[in-house]
Amino acid sequence: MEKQPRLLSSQLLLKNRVFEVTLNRALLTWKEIQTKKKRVYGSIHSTFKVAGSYCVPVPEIVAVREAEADSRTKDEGRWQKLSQKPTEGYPCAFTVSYVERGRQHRWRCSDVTFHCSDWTLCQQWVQSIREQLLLLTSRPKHLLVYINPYGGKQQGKLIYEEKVAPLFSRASISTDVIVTEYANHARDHLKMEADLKKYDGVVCVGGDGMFSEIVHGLVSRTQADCGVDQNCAEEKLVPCGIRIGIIPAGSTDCICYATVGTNDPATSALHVIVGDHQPLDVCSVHHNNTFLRYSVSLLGYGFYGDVLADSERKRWMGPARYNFSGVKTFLTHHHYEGTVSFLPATDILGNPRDKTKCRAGCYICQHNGKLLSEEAQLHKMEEPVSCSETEGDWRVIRGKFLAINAATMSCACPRSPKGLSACGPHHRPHLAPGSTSCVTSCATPARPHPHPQVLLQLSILLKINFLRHLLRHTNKDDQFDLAFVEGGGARGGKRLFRQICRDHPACGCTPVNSSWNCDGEILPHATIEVGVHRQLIRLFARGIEDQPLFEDFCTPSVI
Ligand SMILES: CCCCCCCCCCCCC/C=C/[C@@H](O)[C@H](COP(=O)(O)O)NC(=O)CCCCC
Ligand SMILES: Nc1ncnc2c1ncn2[C@@H]1O[C@H](COP(=O)(O)OP(=O)(O)O)[C@@H](O)[C@H]1O
Ligand SMILES: [Ca+2]
Repeated sequence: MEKQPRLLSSQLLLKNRVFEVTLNRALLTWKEIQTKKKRVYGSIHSTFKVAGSYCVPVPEIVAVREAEADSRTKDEGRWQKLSQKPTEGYPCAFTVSYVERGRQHRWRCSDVTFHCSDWTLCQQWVQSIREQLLLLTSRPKHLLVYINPYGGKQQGKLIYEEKVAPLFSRASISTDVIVTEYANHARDHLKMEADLKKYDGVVCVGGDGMFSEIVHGLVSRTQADCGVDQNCAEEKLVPCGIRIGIIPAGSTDCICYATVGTNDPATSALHVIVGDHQPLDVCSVHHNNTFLRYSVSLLGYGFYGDVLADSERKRWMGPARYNFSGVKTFLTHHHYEGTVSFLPATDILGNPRDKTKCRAGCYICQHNGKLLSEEAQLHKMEEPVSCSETEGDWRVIRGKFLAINAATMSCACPRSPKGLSACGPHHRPHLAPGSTSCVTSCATPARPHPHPQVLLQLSILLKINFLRHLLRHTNKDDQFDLAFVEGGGARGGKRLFRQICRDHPACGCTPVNSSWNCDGEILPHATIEVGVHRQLIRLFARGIEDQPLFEDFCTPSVI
């Protein structure tokens, strides 16, 4: 790494020990200097030895402030030993707040206080660090915050006040806070009223539904401002210019979990403060050339649609409603007839079975998801295992389905830490390659055996298989190695799925439809068209970082 020129370097006291503290444009470092008596040719000499050495990247410094005046007094004795004395009556210490990494991608804000020999030096340090922080132009200064007091365990307001607001104020971020009063309050405020020029970001406190309101408000507003018609499925949408922060306070919080690696409010607040940015693909959902909704996480028909419909009636249970309805829906075992058509994402790296990991700074997400031609061959999707055909470029799957899931991100959440489309160990689909992963769970194979006993056995087998498939959501295994599960990346751009789940063919019996689960909101239409819009929005997140090996909170990095 290129060595950065020193901006400032001094010997300062930390917990009554002497440290060489250095600031350059990239790092704040402090190295302990141990004074040790040493006998040289019969006389006693003091020598200095460097012991512990720590560093914090400047972009991970949250704030710097002068420390309390009384904190220096206990160190006076030590300064006298160093033949210096702190200036009387002035604060001679400063505290640096910085990001400390913990287990499971958690971040917390820690403080380190350095004591200076005089007030002027202390001011010099505070000024220099502040100047470096001012150079970080991607940090937000003024935020618009929406709190959903109704989602999750109804703790949104408390979570914000106790865990987030103090961090924003420490980082000198000013906020305008709106506690929503009804569903779609935030969406409509953003779409029609909010003066977005005043803000560097919008933060939502709630679950995926609250995030979805923000996305709808911002995307609709941007399209209206740019004269783009959302009802036209073929239109290329204009990306939103303002970043979104998610403070998790909902029931699943999968968008936060999948983009940050944890659903911890303080961690999310710190990602906002340091000004992270993570682009995200967004699916648009249309029905008969009418815009229905946008989706960022899961579009699920069958199992997940039924779980959602049932669980909404049990909101009083809080997040546990999903477990209850999940088991109930599984036992009810509905399947639905339909047709899924999609354009396979053969030219895109990062299909659901490739071996690349999507991590912070992911190459695939940064490079348009495009592959050089020979790489395209290497990563070509596997051939379908059953019940599919082709219509030109389109792949068509007809049959009875237990579930059809289109996951635009991993959908990782505490219930499913590796995500819905987890395939190999440690693998997640990418956050913004311009495609979505479609996984169908067929209830019937291509040619069902006519004998009723065989059909019964098949049905039991499929139920066991579906349970195995669901249980794999809760761990890290490959879901695509089950014979009845089909999967693939479907490419972005124009239309991705056509005629998903067309209603029952004309065979005389009454068609029974499920509904779509669209990021946790119910879509009553069965027939939908879906298109992927690459990197339409940006979050205050950085994707999932590779985890260092440690036990507890361990930064600043020991160097
Ligand atoms: C027999 C029991 C089966 C248990 C299977 C467990 C698998 C869990 C997978 C979770 C997938 C999550 C996809 C996330 C979707 C969210 O956008 C949506 C809304 O989130 P929020 O508003 O924060 O609640 N959540 C859901 O639709 C919940 C699905 C849970 C199904 C058990
Ligand atoms: N003040 C409010 N009162 C009622 N519903 C609200 C309010 N604010 C937002 N909503 C709606 O609450 C629903 C659930 O919110 P969400 O954040 O998804 O929580 P959860 O994760 O518990 O489902 C969403 O449909 C959202 O639009
Ligand atoms: Ca919800």
